[in-house]
Amino acid sequence: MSNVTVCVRFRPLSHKERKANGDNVCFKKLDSESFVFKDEREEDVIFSFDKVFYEDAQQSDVYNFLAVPIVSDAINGINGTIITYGQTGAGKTYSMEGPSILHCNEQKTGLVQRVVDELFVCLGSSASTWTVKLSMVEIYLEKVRDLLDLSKDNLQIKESKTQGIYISGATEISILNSSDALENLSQGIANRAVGETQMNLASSRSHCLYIFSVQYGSTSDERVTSGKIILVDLAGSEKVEKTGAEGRVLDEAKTINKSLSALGNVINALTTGKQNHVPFRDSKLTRILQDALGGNSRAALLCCCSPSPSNAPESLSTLRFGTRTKLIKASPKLIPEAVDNTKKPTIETHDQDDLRERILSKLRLSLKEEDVDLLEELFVQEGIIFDPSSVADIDLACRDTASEEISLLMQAVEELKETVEELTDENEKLRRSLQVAQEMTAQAQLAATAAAARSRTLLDLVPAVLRPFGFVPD
Ligand SMILES: Nc1ncnc2c1ncn2[C@@H]1O[C@H](COP(=O)(O)OP(=O)(O)OP(=O)(O)O)[C@@H](O)[C@H]1O
Repeated sequence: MSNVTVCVRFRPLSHKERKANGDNVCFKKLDSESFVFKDEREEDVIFSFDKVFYEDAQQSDVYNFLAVPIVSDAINGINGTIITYGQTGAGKTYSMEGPSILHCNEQKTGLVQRVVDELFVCLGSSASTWTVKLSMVEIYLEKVRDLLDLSKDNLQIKESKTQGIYISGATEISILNSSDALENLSQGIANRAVGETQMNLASSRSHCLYIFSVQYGSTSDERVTSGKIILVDLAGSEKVEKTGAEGRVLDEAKTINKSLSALGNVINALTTGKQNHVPFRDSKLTRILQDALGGNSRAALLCCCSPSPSNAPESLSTLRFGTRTKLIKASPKLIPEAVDNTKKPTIETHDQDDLRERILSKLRLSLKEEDVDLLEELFVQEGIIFDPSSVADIDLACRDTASEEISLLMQAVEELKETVEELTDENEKLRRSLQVAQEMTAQAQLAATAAAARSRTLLDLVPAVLRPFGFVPD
């Protein structure tokens, strides 16, 4: 099976859709994994996914199939991501949050709350120590906004060896149990609504990310396992033309389309074997999801669709997106990285000591002993250099810059090759024209010589012609 589980969910027909088209729907169920979809031209297309949830599917069905494996993996140090994709009103937020995150009956409870409950059940039943931290951010117009602290409205995405991709400076709240988590989540959701009113935007125009970081320590061998679960409620995927948007709303729609198509491009690159050129950096969304899609992670995509024939083009495009995503194959580095993760704390301590000694010995070669002592004190006090993540950052930044340079150089070489080819062609054409011109010149010269010879012969005849008339030339 591929690394990404892809499921489809058709929500029930809305009141409005029923009024417009009666009970008509745009698909016919074949089994729990496939259906026939009627496109706009009434042509039948068969789609198959890991699972299809039809209108009568329960929230618990979606959770059990899609999220349970991801929660148990997170405790074992494998990052997990669940994404809901689809046009506005297709049921993304309903699947993620249910009708309300705090006040909701068991049957309608969404994925987020179920993930939290399961996480604390698993952690609570173990004898090990653990911490769970929550962050909640929103990506709007390519800016990452902290939903747990609205004053942070342009967070940066960074990468380190120890944490992988992370959102620098995002508020992280330690949560102790399920109800604690839900209160903080509902605060984040309320903040999202405040931001929406302030900025006059609708939730369907931003991507919302719920991030749970789990650290799990084994008391027997003092190993710490870190895992992350990211739940992503994407902005509506509908086409700009259909929304009739203009002005700022059009800009929003374009940005959403851009980041969703960046997601599509990343998926394309991952599925077509162009793994060396995966454009994760093309959008904030793909950058944050880099670890989730690119390697040490399990991911699940829930493609939410309206069942109504009036939304068939949007549903078709959602289903095509899902089909492409299904082709992403598991990265071979998945398991080794996950195992490495569990060993990191001990390795880091050794690294730090080693690194400190190496740097100080180098400095001793060129500086006075007391200056080195002062520097050592400063380093330790300020946590400079000996912070492994900052070292990793520098390391990665260098590698990033180097690989960017290499790809720029390769591009330049490609362009040069093309130019050389063009010039060679041009040169060949010129050479042929020159040859033709030389041949013509030679023929012209020959003709001129022949003409000159003919006129000389004529001149030679002149005396003989004139002599009978008594004219004798000199
Ligand atoms: N499976 C479902 N069962 C019952 N009602 C549903 C279901 N899915 C969605 N709905 C209802 O459909 C409406 C639209 O759903 P929802 O808000 O989840 O859409 P969305 O895809 O998140 O849209 P947006 O992109 O605008 O946020 C809501 O009123 C929701 O309660």
